[in-house]
Amino acid sequence: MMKRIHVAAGIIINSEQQVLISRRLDHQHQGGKWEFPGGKVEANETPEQALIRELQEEVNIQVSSARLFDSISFDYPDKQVLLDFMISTDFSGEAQGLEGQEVRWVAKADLPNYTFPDANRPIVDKLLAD
Ligand SMILES: Nc1nc2c([nH]c(=O)n2[C@H]2C[C@H](O)[C@@H](COP(=O)(O)OP(=O)(O)OP(=O)(O)O)O2)c(=O)[nH]1
Ligand SMILES: [Mg+2]
Repeated sequence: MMKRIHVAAGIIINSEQQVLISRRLDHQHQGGKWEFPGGKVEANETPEQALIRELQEEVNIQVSSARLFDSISFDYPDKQVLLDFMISTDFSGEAQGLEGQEVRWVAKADLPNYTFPDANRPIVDKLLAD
């Protein structure tokens, strides 16, 4: 049985109501797709702590606080994930792809024009309804 990977992903919303997305590198799982930046929750970390660490490492964003927006458990053919999507408007820093990935601020209404991993479908729908 595969071990389910616990991931914290950030829905970061700026004062113009745009959402930060980044493009997964080709060699990564679900490579080439857009994502809400984030990564694995390590042992002894809360999802919020993991989010703060990952956003600093990946996109140069300092998150001050975040709350849980939704949790999704999803089975890819090759990987099982538990995604905690954390939402925040409380952050500082200029977004930058620190791992060489593309990052973009996009209007909520434009999110359907980007291809996300299949697990994200309900999240994009919920953000649009928000
Ligand atoms: N960060 C993020 N990951 C997502 C989203 N949707 C989704 O299915 N995932 C999946 C893809 C990956 O299997 C996993 C996130 O892992 P990760 O960002 O730590 O990246 P990774 O496993 O490729 O490798 P690494 O960082 O340990 O090198 O969650 C999303 O919106 N954001
Ligand atoms: Mg990551």
